[in-house]
Amino acid sequence: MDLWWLLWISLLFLVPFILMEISSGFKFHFKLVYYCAMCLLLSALAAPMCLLTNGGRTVNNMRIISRVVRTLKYFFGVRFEVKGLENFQIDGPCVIISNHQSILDMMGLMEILPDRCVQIAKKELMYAGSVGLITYLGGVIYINRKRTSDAKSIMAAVAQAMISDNLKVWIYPEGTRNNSGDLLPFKKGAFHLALQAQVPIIPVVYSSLTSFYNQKKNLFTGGTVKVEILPKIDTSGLTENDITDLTERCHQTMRQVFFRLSNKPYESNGQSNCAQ
Ligand SMILES: CCCCCCCCCCCCCCC(=O)SCCNC(=O)CCNC(=O)[C@H](O)C(C)(C)COP(=O)(O)OP(=O)(O)OC[C@H]1O[C@@H](n2cnc3c(N)ncnc32)[C@H](O)[C@@H]1OP(=O)(O)O
Ligand SMILES: CCCCCCCC/C=C\CCCCCCCC(=O)OC[C@@H](O)COP(=O)(O)O
Repeated sequence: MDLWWLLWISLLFLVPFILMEISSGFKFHFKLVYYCAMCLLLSALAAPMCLLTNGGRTVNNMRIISRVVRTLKYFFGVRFEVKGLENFQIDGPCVIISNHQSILDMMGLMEILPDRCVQIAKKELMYAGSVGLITYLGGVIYINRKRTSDAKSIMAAVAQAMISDNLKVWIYPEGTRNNSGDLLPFKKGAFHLALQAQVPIIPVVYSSLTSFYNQKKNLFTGGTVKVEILPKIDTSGLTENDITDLTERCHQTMRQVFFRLSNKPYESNGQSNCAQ
C-alpha cells in the first residue's frame, strides 16, 4: 500500500474523531460557561431579594439563596435522591462536612441546606462578581488557605459565633474540588472547630459525578446524584489529642458511603486519611 492510501485511510478515521473531540469539548465548555452565567444571574436576582427582606449580611438570607439556587438543577437535568434528612434534626449548632467534587456542588449543597447554616469558603470567592456578593450577604465565612495561622484564628472566632448565634457550619474538609472518583485526605480545620465549639459533626456524602460530569472526558450531561446525610458523630469529651483519630474515622466512614453510593467496589487505600 503506498503512502497516499495510508494517509487517506488515517484521515478517514482521524477527521471524525477530531471533529467529535472539538464538538464535545466545545459543548462541555459552553455548558460550563452557561452554568457560571446562570450562577451570576441567579445571584444578581437573589441579592436585592436578600437586601429587601433582611437588610444586609445575615444567615437568614441563606433561605432565599437556597430557594433560588434550587431552580438551577432543572436547567442542567440534575436530580437528587436524598436519604437521612432526619439526621439534620438536632437542637443547636453542629459542623457539617461533605465531599467536594466541582462547582456543580452548589446545587447539592442548596438542595438540603438546613436552617441557620453558613459555609466556610476560600476568600477568592468574594471577588466572583454577583456570586461573591451573594455569598457575602448569606454570611459565608472566608478563609485564606495560604495562611494557616489566619485560617485558624478565623475558625476560633467561628467556634464562638456558632454557640452565641446558634449556627451550623458547612465545611468541605478536602479543602478543594476533587473530581477523581475518590475522596482526598481530609484537612483538620473542621475537626478542630467541632472540638473547640464542643458540637457534633454531621457527615454528608454525595455520590460520584463522574458518570455525567467529567472534566477529563469533556462530559457534562444530566444525571442523578445520590445524597446521604449520616448520623451525627459526638465530640463531647474529645481533646486535641483525638483530632487525627477523629479525622481518619470520619474520612473512612464517608469514603465507604461514597463508594457505595457511586456503585463502585470499595478500595481500601491503606494510607493516612489526614492531609499532611
Ligand atoms: C447561584 C449561585 C450562588 C452560589 C451561592 C453559594 C453560597 C454558598 C457558598 C459555598 C461556598 C463553598 C466554597 C467551598 C470552598 O471554598 S472549599 C475551600 C475552602 N475551605 C477549606 O479549605 C476548608 C477545609 N480546610 C481546612 O479545614 C484547613 O485545615 C485550614 C483551616 C484551611 C488550614 O489549612 P492547612 O494548613 O492546609 O490545613 P491542615 O489541616 O493541614 O492543618 C495544618 C495544621 O494546623 C492545625 N489546624 C488546622 N486547623 C486548626 C484550627 N482551627 N485550630 C487549631 N489548629 C488547627 C492542624 O491540626 C495541622 O497541625 P498538625 O499537623 O495536626 O500538627
Ligand atoms: C466582575 C467580576 C466577574 C467575575 C466572574 C466570576 C466568574 C465565576 C462565576 C460563577 C461561578 C459559579 C461558582 C459557584 C460557586 C462555586 C463555589 C466553589 O465551588 O468554589 C470552589 C472552591 O470550593 C474550591 O476551590 P478550588 O477547587 O480549590 O479552586
